[in-house]
Amino acid sequence: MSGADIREFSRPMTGPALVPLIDAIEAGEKPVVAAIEGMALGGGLELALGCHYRIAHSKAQLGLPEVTLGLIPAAGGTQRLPRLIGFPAALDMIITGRRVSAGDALKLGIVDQVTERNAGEVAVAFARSVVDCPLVSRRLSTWPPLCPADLDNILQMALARAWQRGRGALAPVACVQAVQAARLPYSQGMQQEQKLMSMLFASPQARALQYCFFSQRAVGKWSMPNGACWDNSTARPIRKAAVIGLGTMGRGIAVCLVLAGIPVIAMETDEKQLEAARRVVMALLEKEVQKLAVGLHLGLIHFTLEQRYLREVDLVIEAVFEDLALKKQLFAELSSVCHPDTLLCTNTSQLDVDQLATATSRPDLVVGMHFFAPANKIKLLEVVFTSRSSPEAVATAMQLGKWLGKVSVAVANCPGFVGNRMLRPYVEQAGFLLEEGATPEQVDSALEHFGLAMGVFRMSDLSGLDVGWRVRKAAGLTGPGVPQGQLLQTQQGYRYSPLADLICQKGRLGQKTGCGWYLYEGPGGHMARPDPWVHAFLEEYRRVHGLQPRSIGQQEVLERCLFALINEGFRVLEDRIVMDPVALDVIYVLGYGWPAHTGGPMYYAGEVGLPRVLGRLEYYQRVHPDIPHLRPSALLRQLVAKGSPPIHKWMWHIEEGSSRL
Ligand SMILES: CCCCCCCCCCCCCC(=O)CC(=O)SCCNC(=O)CCNC(=O)[C@H](O)C(C)(C)COP(=O)(O)OP(=O)(O)OC[C@H]1O[C@@H](n2cnc3c(N)ncnc32)[C@H](O)[C@@H]1OP(=O)(O)O
Ligand SMILES: NC(=O)C1=CN([C@@H]2O[C@H](COP(=O)(O)OP(=O)(O)OC[C@H]3O[C@@H](n4cnc5c(N)ncnc54)[C@H](O)[C@@H]3O)[C@@H](O)[C@H]2O)C=CC1
Repeated sequence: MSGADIREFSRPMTGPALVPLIDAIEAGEKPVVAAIEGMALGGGLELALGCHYRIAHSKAQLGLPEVTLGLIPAAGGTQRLPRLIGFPAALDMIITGRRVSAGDALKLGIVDQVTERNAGEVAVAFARSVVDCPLVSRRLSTWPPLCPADLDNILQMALARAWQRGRGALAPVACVQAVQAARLPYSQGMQQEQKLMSMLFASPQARALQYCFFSQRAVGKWSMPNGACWDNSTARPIRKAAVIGLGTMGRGIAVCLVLAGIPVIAMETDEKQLEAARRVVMALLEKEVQKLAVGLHLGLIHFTLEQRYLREVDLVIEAVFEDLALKKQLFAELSSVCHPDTLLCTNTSQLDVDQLATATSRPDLVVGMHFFAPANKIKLLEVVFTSRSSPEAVATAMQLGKWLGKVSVAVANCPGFVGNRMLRPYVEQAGFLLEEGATPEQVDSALEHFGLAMGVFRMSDLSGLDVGWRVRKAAGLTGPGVPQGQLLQTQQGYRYSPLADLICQKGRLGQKTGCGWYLYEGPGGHMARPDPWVHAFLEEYRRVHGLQPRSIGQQEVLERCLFALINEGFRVLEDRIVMDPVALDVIYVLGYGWPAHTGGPMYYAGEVGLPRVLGRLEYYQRVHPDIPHLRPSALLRQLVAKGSPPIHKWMWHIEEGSSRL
């Protein structure tokens, strides 16, 4: 039982109320034993907690995930669980919403017995054995709260953690407040639980998080402009895969494949690189084995320099340097080495997948599988299809992503695909704001206050500033042969900020070199500190270019950066790079640290109001006519003209034939 039907939350509810039902079961005179197979989540676990005994199958999972939907467990979960397992463990489960295995549930004391057999049959036998036992001590609501001496401290720390993890989300904080009320007699605690639930239930954050829940499932029902889709295309089985290039990304991808039980051929260019990769990959795998307490066959991965092993694989994921010529050459080689049916996938973050497909003997079997760093942690996968990708190839990549535990989103090929394409105007605005008077920490603090996991400059330092530098060089925007612009730098006719290039020229590439937009403890350090050098550098830059610095408020930072990103999102929709705006929201929430409690950038635009987004873009465009990314997209204008329809109707307003495919 995975809890309430979440769809019901936006409709009038019918049927008996859960709280009195659970109370009645608990108060009953006959012993009630919960037999748990599969999932006991949310209301499912709350129901089980109202039973007098709980027997779980060893594969069962238990949890109170309401916080991920912007809610609290409000059918007594916040009152019974702390009584059963104590405040610290209950707080941890309720604030994070994480699931625990049956084995861990037994250790915590949530279940009375774990079985390998049919839980229902075991529960019936168990019920017979306790039929005459008194039930008084089995009613959790009557238990006195287990208050340790340092409970105040525990609650304070939990509150601090909820604020920090929540990044502006209300539900984690309300979870702590509800659990705190478990110190009170049960009936008073329940009143508090209901009060907090009423506050959250109809909140915009809960609506946004529930939208995220369904969006992450909706993207699994992918379709392509040619009519191929999830239910008319068959995925191939992947019995063995290869990863070529074991740098930052390749290592993480190899780990994902092994954890999913897929045998992997892992390839590098030379013995030294191979050995370095082997050490890191094996260490990551051993850590996972310990953490998950699972048996994993570490022999599933074979490190090699020899291409002949590629003959046996069903799918290759290429993760070599971001260099089109290198990748094309590799894809041509793969065509002759691999079996003709082998799928060839690239992890490129922005190169033209069509061009790579052209370099092979099988363009229909070429797709992008764009993982996000760290690949073994981030749940997002962009599956990039070209005009020639076969439905089978797309279905296989989508299915493989799911098997690896990712949420896969199918997107059409275009520069930067979806995520990085929308990121460009956002990063660009941040650079302009520095020119106009802001500091990196002012910009980042506004964005992090909004709820982004990391501000733009901290994120750039983490990824490495050389990544974008290489892209800009390849695009002809900077580099030795490119003439410098005039007063305010212009390139290719538009405003261009060379600040990031200048920073790179100084050897400041971010965390890896110990400095970038911030200063770190040393190369590879993580603690970002404001850097007086950067401040002086910005002042000097403005002086040389005659720029009068001005004070820039939080609102302008948010509007310039976020609305520019959203505007590009509308252009992505116009180009039909995806079939539905929910895809953009899923990509940003899962891949770029966008706060889930705002739903994602496109949902957020709808909440702010499309007329407001349009109005502010028009305003900034008047002030900065030389920044094309601030020019409102045609689709945004059209939607506003049509009275701002809800997000699920946006695609109806795109003219036929606007697809780039
Ligand atoms: C104004 C005054 C108001 C006053 C207060 C009102 C008080 C109201 C009191 C209400 C008290 C109710 C308490 C309660 O019961 C709270 C809850 O239980 S909230 C729900 C908690 N449960 C969850 O969050 C579980 C969500 N589901 C999952 O985590 C996964 O789906 C699951 C692990 C169960 C299965 O995963 P998987 O096998 O990977 O399948 P999918 O995820 O793809 O799901 C398949 C399919 O099922 C749909 N679905 C799953 N769970 C739910 C659900 N709980 N409700 C509705 N639909 C669900 C999912 O969307 C998929 O559908 P498709 O159409 O196939 O995409
Ligand atoms: N680093 C990131 O955050 C992300 C990178 N990507 C993309 O993933 C790809 C790899 O990026 P990183 O892992 O960051 O690069 P990296 O520089 O860390 O690793 C690349 C690896 O490829 C190896 N290599 C080069 N040529 C090879 C060949 N012919 N055969 C076998 N191995 C070869 C190199 O020795 C190196 O170890 C790029 O296309 C990049 O754009 C995609 C998403 C995120």
